[in-house]
Amino acid sequence: MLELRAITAGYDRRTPVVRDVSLTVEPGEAVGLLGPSGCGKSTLARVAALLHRPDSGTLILDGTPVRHWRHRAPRELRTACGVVFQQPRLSADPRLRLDDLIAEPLRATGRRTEAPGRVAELAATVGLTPDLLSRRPHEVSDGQLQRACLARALVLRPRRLICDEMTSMLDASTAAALVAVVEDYRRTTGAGLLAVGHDRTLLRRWCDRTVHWDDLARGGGPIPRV
Ligand SMILES: Nc1ncnc2c1ncn2[C@@H]1O[C@H](COP(=O)(O)OP(=O)(O)OP(=O)(O)O)[C@@H](O)[C@H]1O
Repeated sequence: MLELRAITAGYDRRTPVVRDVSLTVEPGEAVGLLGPSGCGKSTLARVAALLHRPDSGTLILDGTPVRHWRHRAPRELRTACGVVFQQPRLSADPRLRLDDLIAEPLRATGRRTEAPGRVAELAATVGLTPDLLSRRPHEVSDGQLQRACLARALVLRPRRLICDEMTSMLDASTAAALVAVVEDYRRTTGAGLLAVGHDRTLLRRWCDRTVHWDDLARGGGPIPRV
């Protein structure tokens, strides 16, 4: 379970962009987070993904309060969460071939021997043909690169997924294909999902419940089921 309790976070302590926000994702649950541009959704998602230390508040993962973020976070907490961002080009090392990009978390955790099998399996799952796997990011489309980034997020079989506007740069059919991959993964593993976005229709169709930033930012009260 992912619990964000009274999180205040931002880039300048005097003017936080996230103020006293609480949100819970139960095991196996898919929660959609909607809100206007710039309100702080990505910042909150980054706190949940252990990528951004909050100024105050508590993040509790499977009952354990988190004390360290980024490279100081314990490996078992970092690897339990797969993250996909909006812009694949900002989150992909331009020097890596797609097969190495997908395998990156395996190499980083000393499991490189699993890479060939896992990469082949996930490439098929996300719809990347073998010829694409030897290309570098500048040699593929945004949609193909986002498919590789989703495969990378799944490669360690995380218990939680955070998809921050994963589909907003993609055409409708690629978006639908990637959402289907996430849903298949959740069905087979019981992983929880926090999906951040602007597209109310997509999030309502995709998620068990959708919460609006304005309701979270009011602070404290129960999160309405929509
Ligand atoms: N690294 C940063 N340094 C300083 N300010 C930042 C940084 N990243 C984001 N911000 C600011 O924090 C605020 C919240 O940004 P955030 O990306 O969390 O919003 P968002 O709700 O995800 O927006 P969008 O829907 O447009 O992606 C914005 O005003 C943004 O300009």
